[in-house]
Amino acid sequence: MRYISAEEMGAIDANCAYLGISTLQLMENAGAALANEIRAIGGRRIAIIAGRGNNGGDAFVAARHLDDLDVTVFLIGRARDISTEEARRNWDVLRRLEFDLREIKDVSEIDLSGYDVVVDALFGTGVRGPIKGLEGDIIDLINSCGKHIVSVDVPSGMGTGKEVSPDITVTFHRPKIGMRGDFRVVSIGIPRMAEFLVGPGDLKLLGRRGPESHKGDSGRILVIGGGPYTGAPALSAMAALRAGADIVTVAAPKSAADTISSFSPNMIVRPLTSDRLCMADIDILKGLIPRHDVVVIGMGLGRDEETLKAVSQILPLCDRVVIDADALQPDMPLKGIVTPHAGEFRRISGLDLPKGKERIEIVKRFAREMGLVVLLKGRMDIITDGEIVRGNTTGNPGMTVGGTGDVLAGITGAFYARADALRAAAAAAFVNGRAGDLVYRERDFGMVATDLIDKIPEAMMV
Ligand SMILES: NC(=O)C1=CN([C@@H]2O[C@H](COP(=O)(O)OP(=O)(O)OC[C@H]3O[C@@H](n4cnc5c(N)ncnc54)[C@H](O)[C@@H]3O)[C@@H](O)[C@H]2O)[C@@H](O)CC1
Ligand SMILES: [K+]
Repeated sequence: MRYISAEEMGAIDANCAYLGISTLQLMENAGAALANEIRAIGGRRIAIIAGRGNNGGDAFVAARHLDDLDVTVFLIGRARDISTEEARRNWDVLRRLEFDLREIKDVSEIDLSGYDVVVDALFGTGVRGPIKGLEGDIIDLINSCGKHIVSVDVPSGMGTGKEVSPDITVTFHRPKIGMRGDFRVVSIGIPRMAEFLVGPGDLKLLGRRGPESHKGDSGRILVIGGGPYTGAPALSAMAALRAGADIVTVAAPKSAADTISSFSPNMIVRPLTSDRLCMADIDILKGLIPRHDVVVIGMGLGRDEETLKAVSQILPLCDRVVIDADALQPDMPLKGIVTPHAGEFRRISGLDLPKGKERIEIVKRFAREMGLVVLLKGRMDIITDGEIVRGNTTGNPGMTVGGTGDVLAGITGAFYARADALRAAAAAAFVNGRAGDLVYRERDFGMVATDLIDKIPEAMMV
């Protein structure tokens, strides 16, 4: 079974809430499963050592399910400092039910000698930074109590340098990266589809603008597009800006450059040599590419033989690249992220795409064989790196209007500056579709691609 990180679990949790499975429901399932595991150990006197977050909340639920045993709950800190509403709600229920609850200010207030089982619910995946003071003393107390120790979700303090060494960890949904010792994975009612579908939680996995971020830290994007068409690269550039890129440069054939720079003063336009991307442009691009984090290439280029030859020379020069539209041709040295619709996928793979499960397998195999991340656009977008597959169902029929693919490519480029290719492509598919859904509500089929761009910031509010 795949191990996941604490941050991935946080993303799954947020996606569950987006789908309508509340954290409180997950906590109830977690606490009930935890109670079953504690009961199976045997013993009557249970000491629950609880922190002030949802890890403690799980143990409060378990206490309620173990009311036939002799349970004491030691809350480390004060009840009024319980940091989440779900944990607080379950604490209040125990208080109303007259459970044996203690608020601990000093480790000397706890004597574990009379108990059979000690439940470690101090910290789960929400632990941050070094553990010191009272919490540090509590971890030492647990480790030295000589009782059967059950850790909730993860050993408290895991990875901080001061952690509980339990006899067993009861972990929720999937094993967590970094766990040591025995563990049992218990289901808490998260359906596989809730992991498969992309949601707002995936935006949390994008790198954040650090507080110390300087201009350009959140991404320098180079859009290489335009020629016979001028709007497409401008749409990608504006979308990248709205999706949080700091600097966007558009390298476009001279003929298109003027129109593009009239589109918006927010982007830097670098005119190339002619009216089509051509071999003579390579030297200019050799100077531009290393000065950007991500290249987004293809939109509006046209399919001239020389243009495509130039593209095939440019791609190997790129580190992170999003390849879209006219650049998606057979025999192109594809790399990075490709964003085809079904027709373009057929062009680059020679494969027709049936519906359903088989479709996913074909795209997954192609991505694995080519070493690409494929974002296959469709009613359900399929995003895969050949190992992991995600699906995105945001978006609507109004988005068949021209330019929405250019917007998606721009968002993907902006996110690729902040996260790995798979995470960037998945989050971009979600945001693009969600922006389209926000517009659709107001404009129905009257939607145009620039409406989508305006809605990107709102679509990113998780
Ligand atoms: N995310 C989910 O889907 C679910 C999470 N659940 C539980 O929720 C846990 C995560 O809960 P939370 O994110 O609320 O956080 P935790 O309960 O893991 O711990 C964070 C709490 O400890 C405090 N804290 C953090 N670092 C500290 C430090 N270094 N020194 C002192 N205090 C510190 C925080 O202020 C907060 O009160 C999971 O491990 C799991 O047990 C479950 O309810 C099941 C569902
Ligand atoms: K724990």
